Amino acid sequence: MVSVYSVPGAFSAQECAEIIRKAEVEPDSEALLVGQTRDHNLRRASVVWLDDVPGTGWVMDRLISLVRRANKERFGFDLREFAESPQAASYKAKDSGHFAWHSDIGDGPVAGKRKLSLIVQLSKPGSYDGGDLEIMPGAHVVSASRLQGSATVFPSFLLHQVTPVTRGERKSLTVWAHGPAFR
Ligand SMILES: O=C(O)CCC(=O)C(=O)O
Ligand SMILES: [Fe+2]
Repeated sequence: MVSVYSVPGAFSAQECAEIIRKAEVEPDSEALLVGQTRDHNLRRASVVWLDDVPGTGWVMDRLISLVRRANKERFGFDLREFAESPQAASYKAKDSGHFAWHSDIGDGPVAGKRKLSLIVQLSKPGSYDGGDLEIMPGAHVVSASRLQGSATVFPSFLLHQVTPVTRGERKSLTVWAHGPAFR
């Protein structure tokens, strides 16, 4: 599907393990939704903001080059900045971790400028069941690759979800690129 761009092996297994290890040292917070409300029916996950984690500058550099490449090859959006910290999220089977259908474009001054969303699979596919990232570019659903280190890029207005994790734990890394609102 043209509106979902994927990069297999955007991060190596070792790099995913290092991101997980570094993010685990930071205290995590309960994930808030766009608009900073809590609704467990919509989302259950814990998150760490990568900007708070020392020694992860190389991760941001990689994310920026991945977004640039996706935008050049596929989207051609007017992107101006990365106005938010990347977010490492963890969805656990014991908490019924999930994120129901949503768009990433929010009402706030920052979330309202999101144009591209990029999500990296940090966990090995065999370490959890469920937890599929699904995107709806049209009248059908596209499942993102579950392979560790793969990156999936799509316009932030597209509906997407993470199905409930039923075994183990799924970790992901999300970043958004911002620019003038679509019109
Ligand atoms: O963890 C994921 O795969 C999706 C995260 C997401 O959709 C978000 O943070 O807006
Ligand atoms: Fe999202």
